[in-house]
Amino acid sequence: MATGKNIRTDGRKVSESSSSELGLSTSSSDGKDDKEEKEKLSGVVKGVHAKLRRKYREVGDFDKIWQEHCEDEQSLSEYACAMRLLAVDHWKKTTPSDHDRIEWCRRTCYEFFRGGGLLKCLEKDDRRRQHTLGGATNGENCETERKRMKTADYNTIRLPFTSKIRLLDVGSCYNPFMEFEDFLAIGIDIVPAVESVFKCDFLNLQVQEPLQLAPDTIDTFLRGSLRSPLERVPREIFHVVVFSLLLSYFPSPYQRWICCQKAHELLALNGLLLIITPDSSHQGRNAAMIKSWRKAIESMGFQRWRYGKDRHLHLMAFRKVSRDTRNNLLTNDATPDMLYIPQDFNEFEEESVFTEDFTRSESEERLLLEGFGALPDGMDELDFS
Ligand SMILES: C[S@@+](CC[C@H](N)C(=O)[O-])C[C@H]1O[C@@H](n2cnc3c(N)ncnc32)[C@H](O)[C@@H]1O
Repeated sequence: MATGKNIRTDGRKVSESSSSELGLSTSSSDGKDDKEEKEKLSGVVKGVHAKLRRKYREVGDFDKIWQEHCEDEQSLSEYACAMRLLAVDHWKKTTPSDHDRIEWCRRTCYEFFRGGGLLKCLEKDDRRRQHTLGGATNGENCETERKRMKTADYNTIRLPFTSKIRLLDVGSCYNPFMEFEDFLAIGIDIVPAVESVFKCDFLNLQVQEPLQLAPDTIDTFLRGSLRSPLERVPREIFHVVVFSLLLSYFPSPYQRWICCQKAHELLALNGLLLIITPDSSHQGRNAAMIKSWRKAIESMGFQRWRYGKDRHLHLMAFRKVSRDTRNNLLTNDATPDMLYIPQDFNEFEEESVFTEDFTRSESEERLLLEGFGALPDGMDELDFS
């Protein structure tokens, strides 16, 4: 567990104390020092991932491995410091905002809830429903539908959406969403790097009965009633669940599957699951993997709303479209193995996202200047299906 010493919220001091705890130089004025520090930090992060995968390959029992991993306080504490420094002191300063994963999440939420994204989805749902019900002439069915829509249901997101966006950031580390006014952000992590993040193992988080309360009362509940270690949360309480660089942390596809299922339980109907996962290869190389993830996640009652490929990342947004997961599972024939990553099969597969820059290469800059903006930006909606 991270010690009180390195869990502080006053930005610079945390970095300095954490740097020295990891045996790093605190001066970043010199580019060489900066590069060395970055290499050391990414070494700590990649080392923890590699160790977890190696153990999983050797032992096979992910419950046992995971329990041992969570008890290794020394490694986890070092990891939390390193990850936070990497993200705040290096990536945040060098990443253009159109390549920033946190900014992508913020923008995606804004476009979905306030910028007409959800409205278009609901209109499409309506058209589909009318078609299934036999059109507007089927009076009896339409009446039933209207009654259903009128019933007070605080766990379905409807428009206009005026409240704060209740966002759960899983594997939050340093609580990057806390600074945004528009969000009521709850960060959780097995080892928080800052005080505002709740200590919680998402894999073992229990989901309770939903609260049937008005939105402002739910906000008050989230602001005042949660305590570390967080062990249970009401069902369907969040508008957004974020997995930023989380799923590839797990050595087993089954753990990734459990996380997605849990996100489904915690999201209100029409809520968004945002998944950002590293992959520094070109867009097409892992297209089969992304197609497979889509099928697996949609089988749980989601529908993909947006997809983008950045130089180092896949960025995906799924809308919760159904409360029922069983029907989808049967029809889609999906299994946890479908949530695989290249590292599951090849222990030497590089996790370049932790080593390389997010800044544009010279050729990407040239393309931008020449007017091929859509190509390197990579935030466009693309569909591999
Ligand atoms: C690679 S870091 C990503 C940090 C941050 N989300 C970002 O994008 O910079 C993965 C984080 O997930 C956390 N984590 C891993 N398994 C977890 C679990 N079961 N529950 C909560 N957090 C977890 C780790 O402690 C780590 O802070």
